[in-house]
Amino acid sequence: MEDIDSFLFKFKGYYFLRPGLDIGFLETLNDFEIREDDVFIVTYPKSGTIWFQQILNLIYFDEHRKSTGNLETVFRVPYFEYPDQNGFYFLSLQIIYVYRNPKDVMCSYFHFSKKMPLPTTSTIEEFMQLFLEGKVLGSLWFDHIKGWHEHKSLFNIEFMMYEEFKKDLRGSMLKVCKFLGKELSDEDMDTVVSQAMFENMKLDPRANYDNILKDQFGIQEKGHFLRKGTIGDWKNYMTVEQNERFDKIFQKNMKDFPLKFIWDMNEE
Ligand SMILES: Nc1ncnc2c1ncn2[C@@H]1O[C@H](COP(=O)(O)OS(=O)(=O)O)[C@@H](OP(=O)(O)O)[C@H]1O
Repeated sequence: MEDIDSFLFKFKGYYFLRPGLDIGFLETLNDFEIREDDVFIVTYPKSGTIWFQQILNLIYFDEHRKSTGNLETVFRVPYFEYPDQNGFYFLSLQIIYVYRNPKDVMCSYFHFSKKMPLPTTSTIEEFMQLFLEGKVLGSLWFDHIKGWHEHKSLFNIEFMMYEEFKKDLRGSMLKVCKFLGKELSDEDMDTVVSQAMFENMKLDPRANYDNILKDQFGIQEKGHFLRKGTIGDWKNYMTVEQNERFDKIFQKNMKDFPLKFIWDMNEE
């Protein structure tokens, strides 16, 4: 296991990615002026961030939907905490919190960490320890989701489940549009749904992050952000014992938490 501190930096109790981090800039965000029509996507890593960047781009920008514009999603929906990636803001008072079952988050994260400047572990067991102790970028998954949920009355926030989008993309898309007060024609909706599908996003250079990996991290291989995009991949990596241990910790931490989770593609 590599040294966590060389990749991550803890600020206000939260682990940020060290490269590109500007603490002075983070301090200024306390005074960041938010407009009424701004929209935030909030995610724990590996829960569908870039999927929702693509979805909002498709809903809001004609030229993205019609493929007449070449701007990559990250420049339209920039990361709030990293100034270098801030093209221009369309950020906000509407907040979409995207959550995903944490076993799939953990497995996705395990693979991703091997490719990125992040603390790397050679086994899922080692990674599970870091993940369950919150010694990863994004800190502790339990704190993240519970923290946002406990404070939901302070915001206009909608909790959306990765797995619901996976099972019923069109129905879920209608819910996003309703929340954002956007109405799309049937034809536009067809395009949005089609372009937000895993297989199509994987091939879309504006949405698949392959260019970002190449330009910012010198990684030539493709497909690291859009790896499998499934529900239940954790079953291919966790042993029965690891799964039971995870379940115990999950139940202890999430007792009385009201949101539902889906762990398997066949689950309703
Ligand atoms: N369109 C679509 N459909 C289904 N799944 C999708 C889609 N787009 C991204 N993904 C999957 O989301 C996982 C990456 O999550 P994030 O974008 O939050 O990663 S990151 O934190 O920004 O690095 C990662 O999950 P895994 O495939 O399990 O690794 C992506 O494949």
